[in-house]
Amino acid sequence: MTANTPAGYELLETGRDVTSYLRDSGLLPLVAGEESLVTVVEVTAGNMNRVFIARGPAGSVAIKQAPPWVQVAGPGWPIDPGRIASEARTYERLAARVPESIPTIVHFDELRHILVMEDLSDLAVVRDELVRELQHVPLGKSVGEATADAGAPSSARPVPAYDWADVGDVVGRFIGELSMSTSRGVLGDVAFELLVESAANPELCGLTVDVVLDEPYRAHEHNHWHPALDSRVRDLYADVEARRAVALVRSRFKMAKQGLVHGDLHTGSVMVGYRGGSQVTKIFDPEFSFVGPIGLDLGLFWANMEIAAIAAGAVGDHAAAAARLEAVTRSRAAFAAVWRGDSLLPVIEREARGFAGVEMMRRAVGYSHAADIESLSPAQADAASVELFDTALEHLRSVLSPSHPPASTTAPHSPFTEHEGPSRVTDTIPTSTPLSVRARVLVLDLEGTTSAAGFILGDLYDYARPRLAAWLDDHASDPAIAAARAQVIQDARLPADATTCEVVAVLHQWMADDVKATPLKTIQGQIWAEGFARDEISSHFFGDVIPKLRSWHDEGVRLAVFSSGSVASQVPWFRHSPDGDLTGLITDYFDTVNAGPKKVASSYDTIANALGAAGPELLFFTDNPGEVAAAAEAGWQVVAFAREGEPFFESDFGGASVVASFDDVEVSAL
Ligand SMILES: CSCCC(=O)C(=O)COP(=O)(O)O
Repeated sequence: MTANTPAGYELLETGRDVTSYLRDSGLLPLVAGEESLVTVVEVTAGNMNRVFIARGPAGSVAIKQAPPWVQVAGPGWPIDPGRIASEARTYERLAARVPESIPTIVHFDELRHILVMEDLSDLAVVRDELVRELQHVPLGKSVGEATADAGAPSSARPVPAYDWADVGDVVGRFIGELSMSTSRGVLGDVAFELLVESAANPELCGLTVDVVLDEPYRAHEHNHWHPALDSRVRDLYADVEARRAVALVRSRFKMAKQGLVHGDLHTGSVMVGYRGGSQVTKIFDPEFSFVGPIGLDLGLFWANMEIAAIAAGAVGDHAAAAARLEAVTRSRAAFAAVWRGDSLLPVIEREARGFAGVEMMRRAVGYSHAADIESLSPAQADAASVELFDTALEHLRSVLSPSHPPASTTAPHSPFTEHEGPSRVTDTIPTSTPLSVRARVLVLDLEGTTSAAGFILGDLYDYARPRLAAWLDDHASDPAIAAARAQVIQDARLPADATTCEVVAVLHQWMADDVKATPLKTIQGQIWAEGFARDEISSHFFGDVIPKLRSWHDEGVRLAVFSSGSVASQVPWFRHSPDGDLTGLITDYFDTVNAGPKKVASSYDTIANALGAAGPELLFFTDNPGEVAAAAEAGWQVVAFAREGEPFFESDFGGASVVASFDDVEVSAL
């Protein structure tokens, strides 16, 4: 144990530690007949773990150990070393599905947090080779010319001419086959839910949320950037559209459960080389794996190959840039070949672009930058960083729903230019004949149904976040705020005398996780109500909503709201719409205080009583599968909304009717 390791943790530090470990675990014969014949080198390259290669006359193996901290940061950033168990389980799952694309696992030691696996050191990390390729190519020369160039530095390893398109092909097929074989459609409901549970990876998913989806968009000690980005970063922190887009991508990361993903599939997680004269590509380091949005893996790979292309462009090697972008195109095609004909394909591809955006942005301004750009000269790195930042922003903005069109067009070099426009889930959404429903009262959910989640989680949350502490202190004598504060303390198990700062930290966490906690909603609701009254914020409705609400109201359908947002914020939300005051359309407002939780059937009974109507006379519009189930259980009619780009877009809504827009429904008065 070293000074910094927790009690009981045995860190592999020296070659002797590694050899002894192989001996004690009975693995030595894989390498040599005796310890003295073994040589060990440390080849740690990734951010998270330490890796050694042990070689001897009988062969070689890689030994990977998860330290009790983030490897690249050291003991100051502790993290559970048990994460390697999820990596081992992921390798097992991958071995069952895509064995040719991953290293063979020889041994897993859960107690020592060690994986022993096939030695891939005859291959090279793709990111390293992308960097090497540029360093060895004099300006204006192709890779082939540089390799043959007698003037090349003699110490330099010759630059192999990798076929990046082929790498893209392998990676795209890997993502496609892994995600398809672990999708609900292939596994069936029971096996899929079991996989979701067993592959859950909360700590590393949390790390991704922090480092990729949160910190780069606000002042944070982890962030750093090239000086050329100073003004852009300032603008980013205040860029409402970008924050809205990130909020959407973040909610997809947290909520979409489409299939098993690698979770960290950048160019540092792919190895390439030659075996038997053929190019070989292997994908490794799946410790971030979980069941999530499939577009994540595609987006991370695309982003990092695009970064490599930007770096190549910065040194003037346009042929290399084109070859790197070809890897994006080929990965996309190989992925699509696996998913061809599936209604989810266009969704995955569009979301992938959003994930590419956040990945590029974190490489520009976040904690961990890309060696492709950091290895350039300062002037080249400045120029490349600007291009990286601008491309990231462009990808990000593209995820906004049609009601928030992107502010700029796609860069001419981008492999995304051929990207399709909005598309629909064709198997669940009626397209031609609108659904016809009769009801006495139509009750509306807001987020994801009438209004964009990205707007609420972006604009509204951003408005509330910096105002929470002052609001709690300035309104301490308001009984609603005092009760909300006490409830936060109780729910979060804070000490009874918790400071405002401690309470606010919990509220921030709930907001980051979009927890619809009643005390949070009470406090947010008051802050927003004041913001609406001061005209500092206004509400958002999808383009299809307000005309329909007006028309149904005119035809005698009573309209009400049931939202997690407090009634105190619902009323000004309708009063301050972009289309003027809509409160004349709405007769009743319900929230989790006056009705109860939205995923519980009795809340719908409470609302039915308040409205003086029976369940079958009531109609609920919502995008949330849990709310669909609860309202249906209470005997209500329900229409589920699967709006593209919204958090529950491709969810399973049970037997409910599913539409994509208010235009797909006709409601008449009962
Ligand atoms: C009234 S605007 C704020 C809405 C809000 O805070 C919210 O959480 C919306 O959730 P919903 O139950 O409408 O999905």
